[in-house]
Amino acid sequence: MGHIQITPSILNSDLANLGAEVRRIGSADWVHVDVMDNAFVPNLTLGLPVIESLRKHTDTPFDAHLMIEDPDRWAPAYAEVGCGSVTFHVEAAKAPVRLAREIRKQGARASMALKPATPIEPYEDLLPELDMLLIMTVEPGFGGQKFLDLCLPKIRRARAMMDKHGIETWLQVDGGVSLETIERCAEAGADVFVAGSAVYSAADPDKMVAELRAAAEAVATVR
Ligand SMILES: O=C(CO)[C@H](O)[C@H](O)COP(=O)(O)O
Ligand SMILES: [Co+2]
Repeated sequence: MGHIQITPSILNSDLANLGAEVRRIGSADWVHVDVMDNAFVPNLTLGLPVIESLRKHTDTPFDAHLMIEDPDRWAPAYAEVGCGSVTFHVEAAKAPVRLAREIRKQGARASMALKPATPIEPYEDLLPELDMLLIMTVEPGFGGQKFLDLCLPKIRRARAMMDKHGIETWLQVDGGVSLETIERCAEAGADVFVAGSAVYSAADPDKMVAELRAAAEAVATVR
């Protein structure tokens, strides 16, 4: 397991002031950007041109979460516009191994996401191709949803697989992560935590980043 990382989602921030909003989370490890196309999920957010503009407003690297159809076509472009990590959904990808290699070729970390009902077992052999695995803890599409406890066993199984293979793949959780739920995720083996509404509904978002980090670090098992 790597060290604990916090990656606030800007989904529930003030979208008309994104430049200022990313500067409110200076101690975050990454900025999590949720890209939705109103096809893979029933919501529409932002895409390449906005990310390209926003990149200039912070030195914190971008963690793009692509909830889109046809990531095989679009994901490498998110690496090209400067995202340090690009996550595609396995449910949408036609050729996940080829896509992960393509993202890495463009200089970004390659990451694959699973919706709550998608099992991890069919993808065990694919894990060495990935820099990060994202296990969704809500149905993708909206911020501010309730954390799904039923995803915790899958996090545990994914961590056990990574240990078995001796690989350094990061394990990210996304959806409903807050001071109330982050310890459960860290205990199960997650090491990268997305938090959207918990961070941006706090009076001081950067202080919330520090509190989330401390809560996860207190229970994480260093291996
Ligand atoms: O991918 C997402 C939704 O599909 C978001 O990253 C996630 O929901 C973050 O928001 P919150 O912490 O409020 O759940
Ligand atoms: Co997300």
